[in-house]
Amino acid sequence: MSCLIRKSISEKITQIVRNNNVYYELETPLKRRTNTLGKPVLQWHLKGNGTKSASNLDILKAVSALKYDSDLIEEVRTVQGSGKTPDKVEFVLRETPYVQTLLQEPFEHVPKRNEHMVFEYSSPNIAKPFHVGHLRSTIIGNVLANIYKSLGYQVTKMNYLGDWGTQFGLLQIGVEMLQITDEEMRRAPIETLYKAYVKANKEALVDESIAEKARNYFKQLESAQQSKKLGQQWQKYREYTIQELERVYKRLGATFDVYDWESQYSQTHIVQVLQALDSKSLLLPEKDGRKVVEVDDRRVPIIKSDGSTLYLTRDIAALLDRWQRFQFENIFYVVENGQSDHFKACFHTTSKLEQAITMSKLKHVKFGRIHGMSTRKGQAVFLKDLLDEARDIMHAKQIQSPTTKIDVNSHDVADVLGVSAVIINDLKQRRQRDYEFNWDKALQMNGDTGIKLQYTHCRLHSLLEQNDHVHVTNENLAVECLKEPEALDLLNELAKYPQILWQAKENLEACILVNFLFGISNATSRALKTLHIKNEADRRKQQHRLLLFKSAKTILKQGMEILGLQPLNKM
Ligand SMILES: NC(=[NH2+])NCCC[C@H](N)C(=O)O
Repeated sequence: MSCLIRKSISEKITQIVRNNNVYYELETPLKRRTNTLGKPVLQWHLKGNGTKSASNLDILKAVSALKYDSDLIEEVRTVQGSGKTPDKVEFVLRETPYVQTLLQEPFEHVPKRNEHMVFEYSSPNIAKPFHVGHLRSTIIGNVLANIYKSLGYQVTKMNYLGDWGTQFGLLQIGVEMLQITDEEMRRAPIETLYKAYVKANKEALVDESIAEKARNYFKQLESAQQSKKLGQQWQKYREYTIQELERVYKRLGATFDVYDWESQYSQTHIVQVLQALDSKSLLLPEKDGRKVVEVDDRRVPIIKSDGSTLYLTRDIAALLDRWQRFQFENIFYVVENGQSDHFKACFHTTSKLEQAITMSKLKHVKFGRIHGMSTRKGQAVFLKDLLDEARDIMHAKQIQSPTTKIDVNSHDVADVLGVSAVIINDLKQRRQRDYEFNWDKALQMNGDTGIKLQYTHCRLHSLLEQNDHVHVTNENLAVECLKEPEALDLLNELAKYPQILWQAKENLEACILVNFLFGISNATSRALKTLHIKNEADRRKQQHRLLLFKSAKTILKQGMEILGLQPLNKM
């Protein structure tokens, strides 16, 4: 993915305000619209320094002191806010330079920033199937990391796979009971491990000794008494699992720089954590032999009575280790709402152990549940089945559709479409919201879906391809060539892009970018209806329109790639 974004008018205005030494910083522009005279207008809130917000009087003073480039800006005024909302500053722009700048400004590299951001997401357990929560974590985490990257941050994308805990002992019992061969495991590791897990759980229901055996197994494993052979065997299972997961990640457009395992944090690291907790007198003994820490009056277990460690203990060790490795500015854990208490305990305890890891560096990025996400035949256990189903439905639709332009014998395009639908359906909601999954809605061509974004991208691609003989350049622009409201609308939409990325980053909400792309899509369809190329006799107009559509395609493509979509040229 490239990290090009468009330098926009808003940046220019930010510069003007900075150059004027205005004490108050501009927030991202709120609105871009035309005023009653049809002139382009940008509105901004002014933000105070630090926590103090600007008073209306301050804003007035700041604005009246503003010196600006009157070739670009016609007028600067304040607009009264209502009730609690503060006043805004409005920049009335001169249309010609405004349009020219939008069309002319080169797509340039965002300056690199030094802050290192770590994103942990996906993080499934190999003992259990990849469930919908992991799907959400995968796509939300991937997009947020991509947004930060596109804004110039140093980003590490991390997956933290669950392969430790009592379940792991249970899994080993299942593998033995079913006498699973290496070949079977290599062919379908996720399914096979799941089979073993189900088997052991089922047996445990009728045979009480199994749970006990599993606990013992795990304790043995953890105290490093395991045979070398067993260790190697599990190493192999892990490798197979990653290989299989990567096939699914590839379809989802998700990538990782680092794969970590819970089992990495079983021995040396844990001992260090326990010593550190002890030396700060944070580790409290319970009567039953457990050891706990106190978090907001809750007593949270760190060590079980048999001495083995817990999920939380390993997370504390992992966080300390990540700090050593990355010296991050922030670390983001993209994990469902349900684990709030866990992360609270982890963050509180770790920041007490290492002062440099302040609470403000640690972020639990929560998200809600999806209901009803199963294949149409029944419960979806594996993510792969779900994506296959989306692909098959899209394939059937393509065979029926009169507008299909590709060879329907290939499933590749159908797969990209199905996956796009699943991703966008998820990302268009605010992440904390629970929602109901609906196959028909997700796969619609006309609603706000991934299919629509793909369709717009294909239309723009074919338009530019058909007209590649027309010379398109952004020199000698004549604004009169783009007078139509549809053209100005599309331009206005495109100009929002840098602020949209910034807002999506500030709120950690991918839906801000998704809705922006729907806006681009709609403005593009309207523009395509009125701004013809072939039937337009004026060559200059043709060129300007193509330039506009080219910008639309570039931004749409880039936005889609940030979301993990693979933009199609034909469908
Ligand atoms: N650092 C973490 N605890 N990340 C989240 C891990 C999620 C865990 N493997 C689960 O599936 O529930």
